[in-house]
Amino acid sequence: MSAPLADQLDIVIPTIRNLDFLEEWRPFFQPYHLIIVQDGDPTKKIHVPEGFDYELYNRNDIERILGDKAWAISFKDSACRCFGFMVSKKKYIYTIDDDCFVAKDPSGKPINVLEQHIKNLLTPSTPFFFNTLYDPYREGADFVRGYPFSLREGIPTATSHGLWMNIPDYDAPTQARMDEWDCLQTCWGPHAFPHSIPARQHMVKPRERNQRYVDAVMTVPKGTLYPMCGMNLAFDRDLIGAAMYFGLMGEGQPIGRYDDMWAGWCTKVICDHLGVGCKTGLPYVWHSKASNPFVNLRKEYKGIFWQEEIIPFFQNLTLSKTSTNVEQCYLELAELVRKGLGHIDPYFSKLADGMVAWIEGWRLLNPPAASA
Ligand SMILES: O=c1ccn([C@@H]2O[C@H](COP(=O)(O)OP(=O)(O)O[C@H]3O[C@@H](CO)[C@H](O)[C@H]3O)[C@@H](O)[C@H]2O)c(=O)[nH]1
Ligand SMILES: [Mn+2]
Repeated sequence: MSAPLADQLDIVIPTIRNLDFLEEWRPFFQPYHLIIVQDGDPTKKIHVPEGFDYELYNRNDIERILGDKAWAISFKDSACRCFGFMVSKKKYIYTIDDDCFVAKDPSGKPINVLEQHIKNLLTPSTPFFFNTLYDPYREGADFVRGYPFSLREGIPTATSHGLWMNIPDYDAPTQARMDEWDCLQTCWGPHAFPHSIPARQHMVKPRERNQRYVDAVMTVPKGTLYPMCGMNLAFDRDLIGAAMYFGLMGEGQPIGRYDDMWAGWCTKVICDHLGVGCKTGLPYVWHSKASNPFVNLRKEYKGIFWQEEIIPFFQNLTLSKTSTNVEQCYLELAELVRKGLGHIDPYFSKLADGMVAWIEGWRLLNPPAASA
């Protein structure tokens, strides 16, 4: 089995469960180093299958390592995974959820996710002009007729966003059952959901399974945001790592499960500003979905309203020319968040503080000399 860049990539896994899913990944993941972020009760002993090379951090470790900045790492939410991005010393990160398994391509061959993510990351992105044959750097593809020659060199790729067979990354309102909607509407009243959510009978898809394998990778165009999911995601730490903060979610926060969305909005505007790219498409994982849509709906509830204001904020913001690296961009963004989103809820001022604390923690663990 090929294990590209095994000495340059860490696999980060947030977990509240057990890690038996690694058995299926053994042929692909065993050559790599794993960083496991154990969420929830730190006294619980997590079993890691034999033979994997790993380091494991629980809440006590996070407190010990980050001290007065540890509060910025979320508790009881998959957002805790970003601690793994911070402690890694490798150039590339792949992060995956513990309920994701090896998917098969249409010929029945198990998909080597790392091989595909690395291909995506090591070939340029083309965010300035859309190639109708998708990623021109894939084997068997190229730039189509009419594609400007001046743009064919592309720009470095910072992020590779992979997809999911079986259970897609739908939000809780789309995944919940009708009776769960009825229950919430009874509890929370007729204005329980924003008008922008269409009539529930057109949305609920609790039984939908993705069986469609689309053999495509594409660059997300410049100026376009996308919902980045943390379930099957790779990125270049040098190019964008300092902005891969998954926010303040879960226990003690008014919102949960918007961790990857937050990181996706932030990283995309910074990638656009710094001239690096984001790709989405292959590779697929098989998501078996261990979380409960009804519980998720409660966690996502505020985000469902807030995202209607947050997204236009990100669509309209401009970072200044003086922000020329990721850390500078991220600190500038933190202040824009404080000013531009604070009116929605005091949470956003705390989130801005969290973004600053994240950069302080990042600098602590990734001092310039070590990075160089
Ligand atoms: O409190 C928690 C909850 C979960 N985890 C770990 O995080 C990942 C994803 O969890 P889960 O499979 O329950 O969630 P999904 O709804 O299927 O996944 C999507 O929701 C995202 C938003 O939070 C997430 O990034 C998506 O991929 C698992 O490994 C859990 O063990 C946790 O650490 N703490
Ligand atoms: Mn899941």
